[in-house]
Amino acid sequence: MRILETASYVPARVVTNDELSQLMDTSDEWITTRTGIKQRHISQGETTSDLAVNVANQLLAKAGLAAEQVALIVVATMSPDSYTPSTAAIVQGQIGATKAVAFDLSAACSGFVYALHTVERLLNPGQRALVIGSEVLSKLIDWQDRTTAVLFGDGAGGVLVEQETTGPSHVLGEHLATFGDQADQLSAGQTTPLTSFPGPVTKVAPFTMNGRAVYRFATHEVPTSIRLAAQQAGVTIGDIDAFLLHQANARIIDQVAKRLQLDRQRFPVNISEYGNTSAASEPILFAEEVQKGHLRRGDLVALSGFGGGLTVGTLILRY
Ligand SMILES: O=C(O)C1CCN(c2ccc(-c3cc(CO)ccc3Cl)cn2)CC1
Repeated sequence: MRILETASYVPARVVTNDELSQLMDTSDEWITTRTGIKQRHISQGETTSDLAVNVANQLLAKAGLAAEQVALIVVATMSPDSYTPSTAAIVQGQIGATKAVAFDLSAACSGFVYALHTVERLLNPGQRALVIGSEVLSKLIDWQDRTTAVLFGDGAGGVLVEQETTGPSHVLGEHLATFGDQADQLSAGQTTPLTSFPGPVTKVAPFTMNGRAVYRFATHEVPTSIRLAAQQAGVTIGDIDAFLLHQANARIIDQVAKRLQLDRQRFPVNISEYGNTSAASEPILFAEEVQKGHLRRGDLVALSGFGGGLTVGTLILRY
């Protein structure tokens, strides 16, 4: 499988740290030093599928491809428009990809890597797919909870991929892992069953996170995941030109670079602009690095996601 095009889209409304400090007991100084976040984009009525449709249309336009030529659409999201229809099905209908099979994939901030891995296994030679990470996390945030409200933002990013008909895959190796015994360390949208019949339609609960536990999980498991994926790919981590890590926290990225004993320059960071956009963070970063000319065809790229589940995943590909 190879990457044909990349694209991203974020809502226009920017909320700065200073604006948040008017809402809750926090400060630009705390948020910036502890997370690296300066601002985030917040939807004003745009749905997760709206963001994903924008990315899908950009990808098709860049490739000069008609929607009918897409065989598969996977949307990685932890904030779907609804339980059903899937956000991917809505996208399929909106863009007119009448021949595409479409479904959502839920793996929180590892969702985009899990989706790429899944699509690589599903596509037949010559077939193309849209793989999109799209999140409207702002609808799941308790804007009075400063431990989570300052961290997250809305956005979408994606890739158009094609399964090769000849030659080896451009995906050289991967590692995926799930730690369900730590499932309760990070949750959002939790629903509760009826305790008596009949009862009210359930509401979804906001984000809760044991920040210390998730932070510790990430700094341990991400370097391990990268090493295992590189081993399977038959490359050294020194061969890898760029590490596109989930943008959860700038200090975590510093820690991962340090543990891998690699130059921090190989770990681009854009969390200051978007906050943590969960499954959308890696494709947004990917699209930006391509747009800026920092990623060139032939570069070896590692994509690593980590977060709710708890989950971690790394994919190594030749761009
Ligand atoms: O310094 C402090 O006190 C706090 C310490 C805790 N912090 C954290 C902790 C965890 C995350 C996080 C979140 C997700 C969800 O997508 C996934 C992956 C991670 Cl590693 C982000 N920030 C913020 C600063």
